Amino acid sequence: MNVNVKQLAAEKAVEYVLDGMKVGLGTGSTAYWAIRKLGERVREGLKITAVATSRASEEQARELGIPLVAFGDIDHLDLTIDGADELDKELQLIKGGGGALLREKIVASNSSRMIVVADESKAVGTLGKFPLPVEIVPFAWEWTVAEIAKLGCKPELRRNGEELYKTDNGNYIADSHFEAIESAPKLALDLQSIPGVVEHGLFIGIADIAIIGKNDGSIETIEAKREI
Ligand SMILES: O=C(CO)[C@H](O)[C@H](O)COP(=O)(O)O
Repeated sequence: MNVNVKQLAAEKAVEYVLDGMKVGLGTGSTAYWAIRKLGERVREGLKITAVATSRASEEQARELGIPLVAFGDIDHLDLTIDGADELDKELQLIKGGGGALLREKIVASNSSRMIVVADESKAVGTLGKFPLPVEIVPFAWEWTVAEIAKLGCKPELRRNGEELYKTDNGNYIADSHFEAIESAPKLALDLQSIPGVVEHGLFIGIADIAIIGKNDGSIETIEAKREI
């Protein structure tokens, strides 16, 4: 069967968007389909306002006529829909393959709900095959990268052709090859304690629902178990 699994998951997630909601728009090739579908629903009369997690998503939303709002004009979001590079059964995520992890984390953390949309190749038993993106300031980046390496990985500065890749915030990304992350919460704390690290792509306790598109055309929905 020839299914666009990213589109399948993304369009399912858009069903959660209701009139009047303030929505966070993710970044990447899966979030692209969610934004496209939202544009369609806005044209059909859905009333929402949105903020975007990257210049690319902002541009797409603007072209589709999705009303964008300034961050200063709202204090929270109802729902954010975004992709992921990896997700496990506890809905711990690796994000930042598209370089937007800092903005994505700010937006998702300020949302009542985050829905992660992905194709089934992103669902893993243990996080870490995908190199963990870590956003670092350019100042003394060599030292920051050396500290990240001490956590047991091989960090590699992301490149854009000949140039070093720069995020929308003017920072570098150290793609950190761990292979297997035994404890994502511990690694998150260790990374946060390194001066020069702005943010890392581990999203823990942020995603509420995962919608996974499968190659056979089915959709799996996983809800996060939260302690009350
Ligand atoms: O975190 C991200 C961007 O920073 C993306 O959500 C992630 O890289 C998944 O992208 P795609 O949907 O293109 O596979």
